[in-house]
Amino acid sequence: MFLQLDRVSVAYGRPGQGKAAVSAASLSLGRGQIGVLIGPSGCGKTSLLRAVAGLERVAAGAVRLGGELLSDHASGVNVPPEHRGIGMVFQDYALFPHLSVADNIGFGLAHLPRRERDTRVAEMLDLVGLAHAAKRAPHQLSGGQQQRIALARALARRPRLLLLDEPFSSLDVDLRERLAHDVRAILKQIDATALFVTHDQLEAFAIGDLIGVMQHGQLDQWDDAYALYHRPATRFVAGFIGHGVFTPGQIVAHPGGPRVRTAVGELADVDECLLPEAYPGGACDVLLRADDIVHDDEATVKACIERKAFRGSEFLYTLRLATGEQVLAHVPSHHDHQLGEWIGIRPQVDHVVTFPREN
Ligand SMILES: Nc1ncnc2c1ncn2[C@@H]1O[C@H](COP(=O)(O)OP(=O)(O)OP(=O)(O)O)[C@@H](O)[C@H]1O
Repeated sequence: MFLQLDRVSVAYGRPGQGKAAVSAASLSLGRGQIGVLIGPSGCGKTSLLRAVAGLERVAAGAVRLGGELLSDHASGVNVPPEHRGIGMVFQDYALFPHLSVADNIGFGLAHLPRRERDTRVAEMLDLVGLAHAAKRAPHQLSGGQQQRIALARALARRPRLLLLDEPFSSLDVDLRERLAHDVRAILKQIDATALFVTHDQLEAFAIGDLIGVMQHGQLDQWDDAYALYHRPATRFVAGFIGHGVFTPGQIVAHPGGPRVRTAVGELADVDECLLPEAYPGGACDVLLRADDIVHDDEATVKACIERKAFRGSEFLYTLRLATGEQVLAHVPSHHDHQLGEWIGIRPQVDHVVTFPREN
């Protein structure tokens, strides 16, 4: 693997005394892959990114890039940030206001002969689609364009790895997702390896080949978006990614494979269902995603609409069963039912995700 983090911990304060901001996080990225760290505020995303950059010493574990040991707690190796060959892009762009766009991009290339520097700047301007703005000042550009300049400036030095800390968070939501797609395309075009930090799921899904979900300094899962959604490793990941609820379930043996009994009905034909023996008495909590619940007038199970949120092509309904359980359902928006109305629902679950029962 090109980037390899082995059980990296980061702690602030005096050695051995500070509380760990990151505990034993392991992840790897192949050359040309894009990784994203996501999680709630204060979970340690930035600290882990800074440890990779060499801006924080690791309190345990090791960081390797292209086979080279950059940080290693055991042997005391700690390559300084400027010798790691790593570029960084931050939320606030940090462009020089008095320099033109082209001079901002060429700023870190002073060591190159003039002609080579100009060629490199022109390449970068083309790459981010801003060749027409070369002579302008940064303040004459939009936020999205300024962030492209910051990206071009970081890439101009041909870093081995690019780190981006919440690069789109000061932009409008609409622009953010679009720019995330554009930046992914730019990075893929030059086969760059990059690690992002964000707290925005749509952005993470738009940009990442691999996504890591963190909480309280732990990296719960490092996987692709599909696996995070359909095979969450922990209850936290299950709750953090997408919309869903946990509902009590009972796994029962059946000749065709195990089934799960829930208040919304029996889940049959499910992939990857554990055997009843996995939990005491087969009792578990089942993750029911909003897209696992189908509105069906013919269904025998009825649920009362407690809340509804319009999402354009669909509603996200929050429903309450007569037995008290709450479920969520995506329903096409032409089914515009009223709050308090009872509608028929049935489960349609392909991947069943279960966890030990919690009260
Ligand atoms: N320089 C520092 N000194 C002491 N504690 C710090 C320092 N930087 C971060 N922390 C603490 O480390 C923990 C992780 O912070 P970090 O900034 O890495 O989280 P984050 O997930 O990036 O958060 P956010 O999304 O809010 O930026 C937090 O408890 C934070 O208060």
